[in-house]
Amino acid sequence: MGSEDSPAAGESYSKILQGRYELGRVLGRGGSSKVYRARDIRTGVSVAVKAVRKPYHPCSPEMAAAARRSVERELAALRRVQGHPHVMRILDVLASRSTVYLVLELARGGTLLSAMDERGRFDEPTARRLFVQLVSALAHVHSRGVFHRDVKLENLLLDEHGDLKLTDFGLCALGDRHLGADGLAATRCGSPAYVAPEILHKKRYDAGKVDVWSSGVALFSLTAGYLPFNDGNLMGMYRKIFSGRFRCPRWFSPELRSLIGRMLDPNPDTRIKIAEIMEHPWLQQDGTSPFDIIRAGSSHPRPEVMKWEAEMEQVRELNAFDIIAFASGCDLSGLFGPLPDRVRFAVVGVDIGSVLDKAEEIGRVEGLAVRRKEEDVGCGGVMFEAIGREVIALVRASRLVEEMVMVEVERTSSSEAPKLWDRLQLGLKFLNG
Ligand SMILES: Nc1ncnc2c1ncn2[C@@H]1O[C@H](COP(=O)(O)OP(=O)(O)OP(=O)(O)O)[C@@H](O)[C@H]1O
Repeated sequence: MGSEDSPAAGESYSKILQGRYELGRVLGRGGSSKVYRARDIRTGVSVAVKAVRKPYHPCSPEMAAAARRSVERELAALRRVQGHPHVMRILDVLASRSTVYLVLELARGGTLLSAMDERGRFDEPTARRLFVQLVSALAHVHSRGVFHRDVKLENLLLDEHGDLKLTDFGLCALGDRHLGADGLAATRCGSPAYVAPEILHKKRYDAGKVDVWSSGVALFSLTAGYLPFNDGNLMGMYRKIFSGRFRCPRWFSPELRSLIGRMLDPNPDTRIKIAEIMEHPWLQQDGTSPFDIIRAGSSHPRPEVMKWEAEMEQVRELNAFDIIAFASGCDLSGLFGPLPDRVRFAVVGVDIGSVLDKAEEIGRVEGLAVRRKEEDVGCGGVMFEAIGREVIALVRASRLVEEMVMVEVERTSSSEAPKLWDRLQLGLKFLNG
């Protein structure tokens, strides 16, 4: 996780996101998002906040649905692959009516593409270290049934130690839901220079082999300083990719040439597999596999990583429901572990109206002013105000599935109406007996 930063560390923060994150400068932009440097107000930790506007296509519900699926996919995929030192960690998710905010660990070293802009190319030992981290991350995500499908230097970030973080799962194929009965994907995706020939053939393809190809393009680019397949126009570039013809620069070692040749094999059936890459001579040093070092490192996680992984277990339990809550546009903050002043629980056999009625009743008994928040489809809230109209607590309710409501109780002050907190939790948890 990031280290603690003070705002005085040369960063100015202009906007506060939902009372929790101060947003600073824009770190990058993607096709669908803006990524900000930010600071967690509670902990002082620097993070990155990826703001993805919820799709609004009044004339094309299909486009809106497709764009929304892409955000949901990224979220679901990121959750599924958490727990690896070289996969970008997701720390929190927030949503407003128009935007979803993914809070990510901050990669202070920027992208590998920007690092290339600065240094031209990487020497083989440095490239080998980064490539080992990439292959280890891919082996991990593939083992969780997730295929990235958009590996490129722009999606490989560096942390403050110069270690790699695989990110941007927006295009990924999720094993069980996006593959056909034969286990092959059919959607065209990826960036032109990194696209595998079988995708250009518009055939069904094995998404794992596509990740190997694009990692081969990334490895070539890292060590050569330019792309293996390039041309002034797109069709010319595609022709080169089809043929699989490229020239290695003279400074490549024979082992590196061999590995890249096996990765950029236009025939997916004979292309090297992830497990074979791990055994390739270019990656073996002093008879020790560098992957053993990564495995050993990740099997003894630091305490904060263990805490994080325990929290992720809770998230996994909520998985089936939180995507539904996300789709209805509710705030999902707090999903990532309990916060001292916020609790979440599900109530079965009730509707949102009865949760909110009960919350209002409890608030009035405590002598508080009670106000309903504007209601959304499948989502509503109640605010409790003390004398002087300070909001001291909130209850939010969102429908998960028929007859099941997710309730979130939050207190913003513990000095006013001290019994309210317990009464709300008890009263709402046991609403139906
Ligand atoms: N965790 C992070 N830490 C630092 N910078 C980041 C982080 N995540 C993203 N960025 C920056 O923001 C840029 C855009 O992020 P990202 O690629 O995730 O967006 P996207 O909308 O998914 O892009 P694409 O159009 O490639 O799908 C990155 O290239 C990088 O410069």
